[in-house]
Amino acid sequence: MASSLVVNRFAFFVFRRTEKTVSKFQSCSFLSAASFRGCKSNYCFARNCSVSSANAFIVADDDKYGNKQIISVTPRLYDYILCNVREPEILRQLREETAGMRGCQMQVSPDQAQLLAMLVQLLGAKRCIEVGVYTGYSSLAIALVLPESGCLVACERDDRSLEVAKKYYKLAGVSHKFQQLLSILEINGEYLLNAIIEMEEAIEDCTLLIYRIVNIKHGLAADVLKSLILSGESSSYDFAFVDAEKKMYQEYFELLLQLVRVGGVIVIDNVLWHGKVADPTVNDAKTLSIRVFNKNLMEDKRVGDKQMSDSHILIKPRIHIMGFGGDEEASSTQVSEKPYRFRYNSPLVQVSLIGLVCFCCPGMFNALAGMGGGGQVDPTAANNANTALYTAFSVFGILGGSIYNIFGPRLTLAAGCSTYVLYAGSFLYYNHYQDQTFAIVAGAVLGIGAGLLWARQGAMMTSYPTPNRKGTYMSLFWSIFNMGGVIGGLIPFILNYHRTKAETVNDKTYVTFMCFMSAGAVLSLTILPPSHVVRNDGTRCANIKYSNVSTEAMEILKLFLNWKLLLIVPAAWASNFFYSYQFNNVNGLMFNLRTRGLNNVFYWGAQMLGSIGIGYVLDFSFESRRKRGLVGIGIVALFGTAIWGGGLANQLHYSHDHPPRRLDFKTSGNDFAGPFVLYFCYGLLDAVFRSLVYWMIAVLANDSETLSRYTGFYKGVQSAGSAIAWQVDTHKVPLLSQLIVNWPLTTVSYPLLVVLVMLAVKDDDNSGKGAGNDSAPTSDPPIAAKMVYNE
Ligand SMILES: C[S@@+](CC[C@H](N)C(=O)[O-])C[C@H]1O[C@@H](n2cnc3c(N)ncnc32)[C@H](O)[C@@H]1O
Repeated sequence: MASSLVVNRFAFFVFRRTEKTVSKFQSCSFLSAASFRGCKSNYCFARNCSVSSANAFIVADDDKYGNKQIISVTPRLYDYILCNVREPEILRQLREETAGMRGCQMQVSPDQAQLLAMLVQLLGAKRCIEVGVYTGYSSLAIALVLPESGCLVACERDDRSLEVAKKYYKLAGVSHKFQQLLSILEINGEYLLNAIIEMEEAIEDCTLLIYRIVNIKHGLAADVLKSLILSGESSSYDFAFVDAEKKMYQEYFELLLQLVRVGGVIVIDNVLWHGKVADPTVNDAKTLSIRVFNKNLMEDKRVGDKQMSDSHILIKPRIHIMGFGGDEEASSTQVSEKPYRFRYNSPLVQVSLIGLVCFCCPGMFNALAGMGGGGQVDPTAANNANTALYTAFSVFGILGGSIYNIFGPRLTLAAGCSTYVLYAGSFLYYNHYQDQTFAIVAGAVLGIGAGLLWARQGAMMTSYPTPNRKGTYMSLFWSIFNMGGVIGGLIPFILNYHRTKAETVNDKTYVTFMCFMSAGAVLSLTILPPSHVVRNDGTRCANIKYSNVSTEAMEILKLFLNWKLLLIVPAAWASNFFYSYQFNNVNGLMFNLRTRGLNNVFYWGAQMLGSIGIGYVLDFSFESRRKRGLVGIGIVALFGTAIWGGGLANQLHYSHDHPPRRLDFKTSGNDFAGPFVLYFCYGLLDAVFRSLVYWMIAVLANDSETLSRYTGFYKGVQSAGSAIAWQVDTHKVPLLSQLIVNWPLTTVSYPLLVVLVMLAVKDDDNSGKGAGNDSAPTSDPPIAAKMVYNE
């Protein structure tokens, strides 16, 4: 039937994400076109078409269509078209090999492939998704025009057709462009999700990461897309092509709306479905679902339209180029052609703002804690408050993400920050009434607040920067945040400068901390919701959704059976354990008030130096990631041993029963130098040790969902250790014993981390860009930089 050619089933809808919201959906603009995928073999064509004339025959040319001729396509015309398509040789070979295979009619035609490639090129697309690979014709066409740094996430459930695809990717030398080749296996009648069977299959000089997805229900490719969203890849793709089951179109479309950036393009195949969509007598499930999909699209306010000239393509498949401007909320933050880097709604400004918030809140908290005893002579109140804090933090560090889901970004952040003010306020109260109850309650409340704040910070740091800018953003954040400890150290130093006899900081000190913390809470209100933040490339930042409380808690509990994380437990436990000893019993006991403040400036400054130094070693020192890990552990082990050795030598001179003479930076001369250098080195050791542990965590996974669980686990163990450490100090455990516990705790971590590097860290990249073992996005940031600092 001629009509089956005219209204052919292989039309595309092409959607372009634009800033403007154009709600009207225009009907097909290339009605005269027919496409040939259904007719790609002459047999198929002949079967559908009884006319084999040289000329296209006219299907309609009446008034209704403005007397334009709507033509069919004959085999000869189609041959002509094919002769005028620039089909790369490798694609021709693939087409010929596929011709003998079952399902070959599913393959896109050369002209359609050329159109896809052209769209990708016009768009300057770098990151693409294809749903429905089959033997890889369309995906290869896309991959061939992608830049070297480009990637294509290709989703396919059929292993056998995928084998052919892989062969041709390899022959074409584009395997490295397939960031993830996702294959879904059907096992025992079920789609089984994602035990990763093959990983990091090295294909010659390129990294092809193959996931075989096992144990999935019928979601299949939809689940793959969901996992990309969960991995924080929303709005990071430029182009998507959907060519799989029709019943899933609506779902694919919704997911791809999240994954494809504003200004990107989504192409949907088969929207006319052999012309059946226009035939009211056809009502099978697939046709119905495509009809509903098309109708929904008509009414979809997020979708606008743009027409594309068809003059440069040889055949004219039905094309709708749709522009959609994102949601209503989004349209209020339009981006100009060349966005200004320091826009209020840019990730740079927003990350700087969260850095400033952390500067004011946890940064000042660090300065207060670093004073020893929270600035009091007797550290008991601070110890008990910190025990309450870390006990609550060990729970809410894990649950923070779920609470963030419920209350949203703004409220979570402001509530989290306010708890810091309460904590500092409780010490002001203590200064007058010497009643520690308030401080303990405020500590517990701060444990909850810190959980909320760091969940928000983690979501921003993982989802705002583009993949190759995460390192820079993390350094920016970390520097601003730690500057809080440095400035916070100056506050007691300046405000207590002339109080050489006093042991407890004055009210002004606490009030100043409270002012900073309040400013942080107010500043937190200036942080935009993720949907308002637009990157310089026009992509919009997506909100990270954490799982619900019970899922998160269960998933984190399961980690206690994960041998890799078990090897990290001693290091995680140790990583905050030494604070009580260093703050209370070195800085707090050995120095007078103003000098403690000064020491803190250097302690937190050393943190910045230490994290940058070890970060460099772990990310860039050697080509081999394993070697970098081992060298990093070696450096930290040597450094740690030397510093704890120096600490032991220092500790032998005093105890609770024989407290040291309080040193002053001005008057104590040489006596001051040694303990000062020791305390500075403790700051360095803290930074290098914790950075090392974060690096180890980061190399174990790559997606933000897994990473956030791993860091949740780490925080849980770390806070539990910390809660106990503050109690150890409250119970006046001899200082030497405290040191002797801390030293081996850190020391025992090193061989375990070496085992972890040997068994779990692989050298899968030669770029120094370290990817995780579970996946290897080619554009991943340096690992040390990828860390999510959740202190
Ligand atoms: C029309 S073919 C794709 C043709 C391909 N674009 C080409 O040009 O060669 C559709 C493919 O989608 C795959 N597929 C269907 N449903 C899927 C799902 N839920 N997840 C992954 N792949 C799926 C099928 O196995 C089939 O190979």
